[in-house]
Amino acid sequence: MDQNGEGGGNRSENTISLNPKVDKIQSLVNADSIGGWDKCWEQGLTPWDLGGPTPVILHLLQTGSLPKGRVLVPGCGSGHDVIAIASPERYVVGLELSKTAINIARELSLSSPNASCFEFIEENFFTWRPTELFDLIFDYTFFCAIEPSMRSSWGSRVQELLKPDGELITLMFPVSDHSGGPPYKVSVTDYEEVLHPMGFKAISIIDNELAIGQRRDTSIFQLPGGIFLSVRKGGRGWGEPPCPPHLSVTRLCFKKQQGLLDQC
Ligand SMILES: C[S@@+](CC[C@H](N)C(=O)[O-])C[C@H]1O[C@@H](n2cnc3c(N)ncnc32)[C@H](O)[C@@H]1O
Repeated sequence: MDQNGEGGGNRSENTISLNPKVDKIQSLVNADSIGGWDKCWEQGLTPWDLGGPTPVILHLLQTGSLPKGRVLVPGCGSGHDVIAIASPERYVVGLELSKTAINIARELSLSSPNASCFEFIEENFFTWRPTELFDLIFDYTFFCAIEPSMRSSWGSRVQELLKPDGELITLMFPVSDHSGGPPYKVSVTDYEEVLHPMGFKAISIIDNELAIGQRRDTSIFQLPGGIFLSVRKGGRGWGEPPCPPHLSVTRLCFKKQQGLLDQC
């Protein structure tokens, strides 16, 4: 099955060997992009899981710079970011394909003081139809997890799920030149190709100072309009030294601004 729930395998011929864990993940997910993820969770093959919230999320919360309202975390895994973001000001939906991941997330969140401010939903991001739209989508290692042929569908879903003037924050990973995946390599252009046609405008490119670990080659871009995105080069894959999952993270903000495409 592919990400749309349709038949057909999508194993890449150019999958690089990263480490045995990542090889196994790639083999499971490329054989079955729906059930393969749950098998990864069942077998504890989750090198992306930081065991706590993404540091930049805590920073955005502390500095009051995270949008309020309804928040969607697609491919939320064990839900650390969902729990961290949830508050009376922000209702968070953690969306996950894997039943095992959802069960872990629900278990981990049992003692949360903000239990009424979030929910975990077991659904496919590409087919789920919520009744309410979102003010913010936070994508951390979800875009890189989906097969590149699904990226334009990802852009369409982001566009459909956000309210007018909604915001997408994504940590870009991995920025590298490897082939195959997951994780599939990502670039600013990859995001722009699918988001510009949907009416999104990137305002800035900044370095993610909160990425854990040694700093590596870093490129900083500023796009017309003032949004920042940080690009850290050299990331190869989840858990692969010298690039642990949180080292090559990049933050990218896109604002949904219909009618501004010709100004980009
Ligand atoms: C690389 S993991 C990242 C998990 C989490 N964001 C984190 O950083 O810990 C990607 C997650 O996306 C989920 N996933 C993959 N395809 C999905 C889909 N179509 N809809 C919802 N979740 C999906 C997988 O089950 C997996 O938990």
